[in-house]
Amino acid sequence: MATPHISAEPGDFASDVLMPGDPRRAKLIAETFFDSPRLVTEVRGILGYTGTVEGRPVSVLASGMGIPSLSIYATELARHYGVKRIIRVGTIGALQPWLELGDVIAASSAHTNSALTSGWVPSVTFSHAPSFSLLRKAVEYGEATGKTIHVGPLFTTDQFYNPDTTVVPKLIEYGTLGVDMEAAGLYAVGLKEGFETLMVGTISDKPGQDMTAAERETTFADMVSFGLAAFK
Ligand SMILES: O=P(O)(O)O[C@H]1O[C@H](CO)[C@@H](O)[C@H]1O
Ligand SMILES: O=c1cc[nH]c(=O)[nH]1
Repeated sequence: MATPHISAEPGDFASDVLMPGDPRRAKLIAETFFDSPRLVTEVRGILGYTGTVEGRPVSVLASGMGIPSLSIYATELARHYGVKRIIRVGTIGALQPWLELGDVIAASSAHTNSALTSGWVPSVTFSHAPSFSLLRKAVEYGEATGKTIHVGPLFTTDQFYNPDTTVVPKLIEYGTLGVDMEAAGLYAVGLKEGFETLMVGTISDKPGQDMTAAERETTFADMVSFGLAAFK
């Protein structure tokens, strides 16, 4: 049965789902990487497709932007469609100056200014971390292919435009690699709903530099390859 936000029928989603923020990236991923992709939901323009990759069923569903939006889709996938593993494939703003546009990052943890998990365990600051087995497989794919993946903490922010300019320098000092708006939420919802998670992302911008559309397309292919390899 459809949910308030997903019009797919039971069985329409594979148990492994890639999750970009952007619905158009979901379409591009399905058309580029999947055999026989079919559209399974498009409520609110949030596109979801299911197909196969090397014979294994896999789906892609956009999350929209920010933790509240991602939480809705990830929760409904787990509760209504039996999804067991979700890998976010998103864009990341570089925080460390040595990162280059197009670099791929796997988030081994995610700091956040979101209040999502603040009350989950009274008086405890919750940690937001991925499935070790998915992270390990992504890293092993890099080792096997010679493709570089940087592994480290991200900052998941509720504010794309944060007026507090003291936050980022401190996060940089503590070794945070980059910033996104969903990873910590995905890791938290995965724990709550009992599915495995990973965030693999591409650096799309750094101070004074932005990718061209063509660069985005080719570099996104790298992060999707890491995500699909982690599902194997
Ligand atoms: O490119 P996506 O996956 O949407 O990810 C990043 O881009 C959006 C902000 O521009 C946020 O969703 C952020 O996390
Ligand atoms: O959240 C994000 C994602 C990409 N680039 C940014 O600067 N912020």
